[in-house]
Amino acid sequence: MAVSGLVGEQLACRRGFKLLFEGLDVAARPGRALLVVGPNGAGKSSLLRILSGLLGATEGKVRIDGGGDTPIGEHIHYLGHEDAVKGALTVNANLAFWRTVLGPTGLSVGEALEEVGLGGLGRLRAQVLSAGQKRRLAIARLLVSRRPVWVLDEPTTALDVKAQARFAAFGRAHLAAGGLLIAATHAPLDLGETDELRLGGRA
Ligand SMILES: Nc1ncnc2c1ncn2[C@@H]1O[C@H](COP(=O)(O)OP(=O)(O)OP(=O)(O)O)[C@@H](O)[C@H]1O
Repeated sequence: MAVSGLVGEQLACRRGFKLLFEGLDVAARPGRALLVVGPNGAGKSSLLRILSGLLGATEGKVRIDGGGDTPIGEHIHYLGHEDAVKGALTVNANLAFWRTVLGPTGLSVGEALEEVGLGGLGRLRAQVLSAGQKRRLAIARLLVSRRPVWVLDEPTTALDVKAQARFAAFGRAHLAAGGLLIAATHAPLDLGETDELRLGGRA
């Protein structure tokens, strides 16, 4: 069964005493990225966490169209600000862990590391990676397991120009294969034709 939409209806989010947004309708569809933009603190990360089922909405509902009985979270790759890299493990072991947990339906660990430009670094302990290399390792997670919905929070943070281009190529391939992609970003992502959802007015 193919996922045909990730939809949020009349979403509201209150954090602390602050109402970040209310009455927000969101719809991501296959083949076209949805970019969530807006100034710092507008609620972009909060929205992505709500859409991924990691944070409850104050009001409103999130649903996946065409997802059958599979829980929403199992359709989604969520890439947050933190890279979720375990420093004490090797680069290989980090990715092998995610491949096992998420379901080994994509590339092998070695193939994914080559794809993100970390080939040859698999036996290093992850704590010695640079910020951009850790981000590349986090992105490799998207490749070792196929999931139809990518929810990405500032995915190109710390990436150099070449790694940004690689990421854009992964994103476009995912969209071309009928995947969904929602990303919060302050930078252009080169994902082709996109839709934009603006929170909090202009920066
Ligand atoms: N656990 C929390 N408790 C209270 N307030 C919070 C909590 N988490 C986030 N906030 C507040 O919610 C607001 C929105 O935060 P969020 O991280 O969603 O913004 P953002 O648009 O992603 O910002 P940025 O562009 O800086 O990443 C901020 O004012 C933040 O301080």
